[in-house]
Amino acid sequence: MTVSYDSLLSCQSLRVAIMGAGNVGRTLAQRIVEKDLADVVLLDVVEGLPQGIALDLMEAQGLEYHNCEVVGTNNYEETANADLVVITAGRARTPGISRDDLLAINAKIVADVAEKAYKYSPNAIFMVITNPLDVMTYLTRKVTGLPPQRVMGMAGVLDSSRLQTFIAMELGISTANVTAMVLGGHGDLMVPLPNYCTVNGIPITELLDSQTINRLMERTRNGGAEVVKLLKTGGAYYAPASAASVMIESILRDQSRLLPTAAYLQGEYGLNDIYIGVPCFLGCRGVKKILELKLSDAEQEALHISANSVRKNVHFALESVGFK
Ligand SMILES: NC(=O)C1=CN([C@@H]2O[C@H](COP(=O)(O)OP(=O)(O)OC[C@H]3O[C@@H](n4cnc5c(N)ncnc54)[C@H](O)[C@@H]3O)[C@@H](O)[C@H]2O)C=CC1
Ligand SMILES: CC(=O)C(=O)O
Repeated sequence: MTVSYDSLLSCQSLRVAIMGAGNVGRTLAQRIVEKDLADVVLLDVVEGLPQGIALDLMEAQGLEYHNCEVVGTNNYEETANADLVVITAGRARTPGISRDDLLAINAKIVADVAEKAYKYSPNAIFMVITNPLDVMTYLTRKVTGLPPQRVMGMAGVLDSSRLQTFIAMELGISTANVTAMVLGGHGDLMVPLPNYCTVNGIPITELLDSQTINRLMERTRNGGAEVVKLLKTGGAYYAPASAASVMIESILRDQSRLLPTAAYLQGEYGLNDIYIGVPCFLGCRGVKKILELKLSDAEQEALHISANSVRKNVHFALESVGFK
């Protein structure tokens, strides 16, 4: 009897292209294949890097019992026909590089990566992770010209997960009991919503005093910086990769989970022509629906202050890559 071994291999029909094989990109690749979500193509400018990471991940395939393939490349053609493109390519902040310098550097990288990725995967949904997140997501949509539902940014799930963790740690309970919601831009001006944070449905405002809640919200705002200070050589990547993988799972499996996502606003929350974190149902079409929560006056004002800061940086980023 002859057997065609090709026919015995599982055929994964879904494909995620991850641009940037650094800490976030490679950890996300690991999360995706270990959840059996999709095949992954990892692309980076550094020769050998994505190929090495891909080989290493493939050598764990038999131990982790998944059927997804990982390929590493420096060539955009190999990323073709992705269902989802994730952009993690870029620089992280280091001593001597100002925020403005970083904005200009990453704007150039993201504009270039988005344009090339779109050329080979014009039907993909795009998810941006590179910082400054809300600005890079706006830029990606501008460069690709895609409908807004198909371009989104990851940050709110991470920020909410950090707040969820800090609430659970404070109360000495499992995070499984806790839900948390953080909206707004990914930065110092993010907007945690204590009224939408619960322990099995009980608002945290009934379990913690306002001073404690304020302390946990402040720690969340500084969540990224706290990890950088400890690591010294880079930023967080385990929780960011987990956050992105939850969004990706909701999209690829059409779960319509409600997740805080940097989405394009067209009047929602009184904001127009801007990407910022708001609760969205994510599914096979990308952002299926933006949910407009009832906010207090102070929360609404905080969201607008956060949006103004994003808007200023959007203008700067667009100019730095030659958009009028
Ligand atoms: N949105 C969020 O919540 C989060 C955002 N980030 C951001 O994600 C980005 C990546 O972070 P890490 O993976 O930790 O950084 P990293 O430095 O480990 O990886 C970045 C990778 O991008 C690659 N790269 C640079 N230019 C490229 C280009 N033109 N084409 C393809 N690849 C290119 C680099 O070679 C490097 O391998 C940073 O901007 C970081 O600030 C990180 C964590 C959370
Ligand atoms: C790097 C980053 O954006 C974060 O850890 O929140």
